Amino acid sequence: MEEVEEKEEQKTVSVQWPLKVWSLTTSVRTSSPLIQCITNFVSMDIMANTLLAAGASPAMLHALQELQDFTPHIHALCINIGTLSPDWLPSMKSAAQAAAQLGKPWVLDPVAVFASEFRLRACLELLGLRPSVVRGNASEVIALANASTGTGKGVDSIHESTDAVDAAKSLARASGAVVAVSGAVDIITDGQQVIGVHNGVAMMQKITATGCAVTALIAAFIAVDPSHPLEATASALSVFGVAGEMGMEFARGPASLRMHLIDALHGLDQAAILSRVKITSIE
Ligand SMILES: Nc1ncnc2c1ncn2[C@@H]1O[C@H](COP(=O)(O)OP(=O)(O)OP(=O)(O)O)[C@@H](O)[C@H]1O
Ligand SMILES: Cc1ncsc1CCO
Ligand SMILES: [Mg+2]
Repeated sequence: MEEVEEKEEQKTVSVQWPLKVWSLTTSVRTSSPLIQCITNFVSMDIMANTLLAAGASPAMLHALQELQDFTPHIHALCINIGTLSPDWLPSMKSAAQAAAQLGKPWVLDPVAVFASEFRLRACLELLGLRPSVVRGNASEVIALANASTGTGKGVDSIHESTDAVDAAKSLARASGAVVAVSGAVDIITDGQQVIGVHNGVAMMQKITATGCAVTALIAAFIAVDPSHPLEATASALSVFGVAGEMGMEFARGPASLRMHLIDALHGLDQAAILSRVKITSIE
């Protein structure tokens, strides 16, 4: 028993978070992973620009007819149901299936899963196709964990991320995915460990699709470190939060924050990462 506790302790202290985050940031820049995004109409621009600023290569391709040619070449896939309609679902499922078969990581953003039975059913089907990571806001993660609707406001959360820790853990255990809950503190769990990312600024909630954008960034980080999804997910959330903090120093409101966040992400250097990354073990 003593030995097990010692090992657990070693495991928690052994991640040098700021160094890990910097190392993954440079890997994304040097290897420029190709990220296929099947995403909502609102998020396409900020998502593609976020990926480009981080050094990744975005492609917003969703036609069922081209998946066979295209998906084998990607490094990771991001699926987001924000503006879901029935005709998009077959592409999402086929791309997820293809990614899983090809051994490529894929991430799911269950936007407003609480809003309708249609969204809930779609997400449960996608969850069955084994995403590496699910990233949502607190209300989305609670709804998905309980397989029930009615717990949010449009696409926004009515819960704090810390309200969703148990839901995130049970969803992670049931699905086999790492689950990330965004908010003032981002919560990341594999069902055992729970990590908190304490970066970002509240104004990020006032820019539409920042959540969608960070889910795509998670896909880019997982693409370069597929065997450590927990670390890659926490790192992507931290990097995005740090860019938000740095962008906020020049911003006058949400519109200029959007611009300065993307600039900051592009220009992030080692000193900024090492001094600003704030990741802790929560459980
Ligand atoms: N109060 C806060 N303080 C600091 N950062 C925050 C806060 N709220 C959200 N964020 C950050 O903003 C980003 C988006 O998170 P949010 O929870 O708003 O996603 P979301 O609801 O899915 O957004 P969307 O649906 O518009 O894409 C994340 O990087 C998160 O860490
Ligand atoms: C506002 C909005 N509506 C559907 S998707 C989306 C982007 C944020 O999730
Ligand atoms: Mg969202």
